[in-house]
Amino acid sequence: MAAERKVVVLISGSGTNLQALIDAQNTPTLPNTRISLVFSNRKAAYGLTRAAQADPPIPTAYLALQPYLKANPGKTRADYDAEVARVVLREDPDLIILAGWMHILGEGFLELVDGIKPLREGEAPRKPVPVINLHPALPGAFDGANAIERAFEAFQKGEISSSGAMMHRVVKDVDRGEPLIVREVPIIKGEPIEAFEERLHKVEHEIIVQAAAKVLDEVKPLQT
Ligand SMILES: Nc1nc2c(c(=O)[nH]1)N[C@@H](CN(C=O)c1ccc(C(=O)N[C@@H](CCC(=O)O)C(=O)O)cc1)CN2
Ligand SMILES: NCC(=O)N[C@@H]1O[C@H](COP(=O)([O-])[O-])[C@@H](O)[C@H]1O
Repeated sequence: MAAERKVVVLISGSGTNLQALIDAQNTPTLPNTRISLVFSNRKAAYGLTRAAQADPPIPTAYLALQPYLKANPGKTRADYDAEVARVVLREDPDLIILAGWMHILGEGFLELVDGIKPLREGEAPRKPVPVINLHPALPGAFDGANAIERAFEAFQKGEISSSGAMMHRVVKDVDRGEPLIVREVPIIKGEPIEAFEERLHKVEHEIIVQAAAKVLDEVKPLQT
C-alpha cells in the first residue's frame, strides 16, 4: 500500500479552493492524499466550516497576527510566522498549500519549513517541506493582494488583453516563486468583473488540485 501523502492547507477566507482540494482527496486527481490540517488567520473564515463539515472532518487551527502580538508582548511578526510554521510542521506534512492565505510569510516561517532552522536544539536536519501558493494573476503581472481587481482595471484601460491564474512555489519575494501551473483567463469586453471572476475561480479550482498532485508526486510518488 503506497504511503499516504499529508497536506496542510492555509486559508484566510471562503475556502472554495480548499473545497476543491477536500473534494479531490483520494480520487484519481489526488490519490492517496489527506488534508491533515486547515490553518486560518481569520476566525470567521468560512473555510474553517468547510473543514469541519468535511467527511471525515478535518482538524483546524486558528492564529491571527494581531491577537498573537497582543497576547505576547515583545514578540514580533517573525515570531508569529515561526509559530505558524511550528503548528503546521507538527503535522509532518508532505506539502503546504496557501489557498487564499492573505499573510506574507517571512523568514520566521520559511527558515523552519525549509529545514534551515531547527525546530528545537539538537534536532536532526529536516528535509524542506514544499510550499505552494495560488495567485489569481499571470507570472510577474499583478503581484500581491487584490490582483483580480487590478487586472480587471488594467483591461478596462486597454493595458492588458487577458489575465489568468497560477500556482507557484513560495519564496520570500511575494508571488515570485517558480511557476508550477499557469492558465490564461480571457477578459471579455463589456462583461462585469463578476463574470470574469467566476471564470477565473473555476480555473483556480482546477489548477490548485493539479499543482498539489504534481508536487506530491515529486516528493512522495505513489508506488506503482
Ligand atoms: N513569502 C511569501 N508569502 C506569501 C506569498 C508568497 O509568494 N511569498 N504569497 C501570498 C499570497 N498573496 C498573493 O498570492 C498575497 C497575500 C497577501 C498579501 C498582503 O499584502 N498581505 C498583507 C496583509 C493583507 C491583509 O491582511 O488583508 C500582509 O501580509 O501584511 C500579498 C500577497 C501569501 N504569502
Ligand atoms: N494573493 C493571494 C490571493 O489573492 N488569493 C486569492 O484568494 C482567493 C481565495 O478564495 P477561496 O478562499 O474561495 O479559496 C482566490 O481567488 C485566490 O486566488
